Amino acid sequence: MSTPGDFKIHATDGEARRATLTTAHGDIQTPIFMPVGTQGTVKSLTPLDLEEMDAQIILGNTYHLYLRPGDDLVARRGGLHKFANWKRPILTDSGGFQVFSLQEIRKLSEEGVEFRSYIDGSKHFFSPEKAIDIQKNLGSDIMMVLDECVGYGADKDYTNKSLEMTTRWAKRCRDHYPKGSGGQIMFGIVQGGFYKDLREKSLEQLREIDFEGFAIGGLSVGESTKEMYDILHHIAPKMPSDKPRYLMGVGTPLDLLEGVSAGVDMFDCVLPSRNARNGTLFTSQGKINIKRAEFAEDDSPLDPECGCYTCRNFTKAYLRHLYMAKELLSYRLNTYHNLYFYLDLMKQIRAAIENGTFAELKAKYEAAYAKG
Ligand SMILES: CNc1nc2cc(C(N)=O)ccc2[nH]1
Ligand SMILES: [Zn+2]
Repeated sequence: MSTPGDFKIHATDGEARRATLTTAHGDIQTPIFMPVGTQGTVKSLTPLDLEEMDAQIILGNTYHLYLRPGDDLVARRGGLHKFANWKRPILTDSGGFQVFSLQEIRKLSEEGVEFRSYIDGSKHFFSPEKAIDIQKNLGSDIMMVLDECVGYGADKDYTNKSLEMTTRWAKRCRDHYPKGSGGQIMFGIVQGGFYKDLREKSLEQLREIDFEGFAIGGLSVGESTKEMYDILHHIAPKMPSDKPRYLMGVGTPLDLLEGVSAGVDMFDCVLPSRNARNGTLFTSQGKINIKRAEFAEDDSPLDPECGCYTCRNFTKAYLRHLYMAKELLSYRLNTYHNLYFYLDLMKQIRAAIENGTFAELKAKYEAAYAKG
């Protein structure tokens, strides 16, 4: 009988791991990409669409759902799974990143962070305990601790003081919801900015706390790809090998491959869904922008190697027309394809790790995406 938080590794290929993570709403095959459902929906797609493309888990944003419709309202509706009719696993972030990245005015203290609602300007306060209570109300399968994601360029002294507070907050989160007190599991978040010694310090402090998994935070905050990969390869292999490693807010198809090569198991990013809405589409041959005039009378599918509904039923010419006409169906068909592409890439990655061909798969996509 498996328990939420069980993490079984089936195969490795270098640092890459092929594993299964158990949650209260089912098992997750890793490496995995999590479509972002900010307000309890992956924009323009239905749960059926997501099930069809084998999305195993989606991400919900605590900050947004707390402000609207309210975590207490969602709890009264039976929790986010019932409210959104999503029967598979959900990971919720703590809201910290949104508060630190979306809010100009906020007050940070040892107790927590005060901020104003972007909806009506009302004042709110997240303590570590409050952030966990909200996620308990939402009923997510994987909860994230409240942390401070320091901005790109933060000096070493500030970054050090911040990671120490993030560790104290992490301990408060775990004490507020002890391991095994319910079906929800909790991940700690490694911070430390772009200082390798501080990254190790953050990890060593968090390792003392009994989390079911560990995330790498504080990346994809404006740094160069080289800077991100440098930190990634430094810290990921040092994270507990018997627990899932989650890289937050990352990334492009090449970032996912690089992350897996560093030993990362889980990813989330708004890129595929957000880019879909501005016409940037990911294909096996690289990125294309559907609004380009060259596609106006192109009767070929978006990606001949893609098996998704969009590629099987529509031409580039029609997808360009929908985009130029600002038709709602453009969002839906483009998002369907981009997320299908990301999820299929992760399926290929899982198979490649199983048969020891991950390096070849990574090289194939690096060649296709070389032009950026
Ligand atoms: C899009 N970039 C991104 N960086 C992130 C960092 C965090 C974090 N908690 O440090 C969370 C979400 C993030 N998304
Ligand atoms: Zn497709």
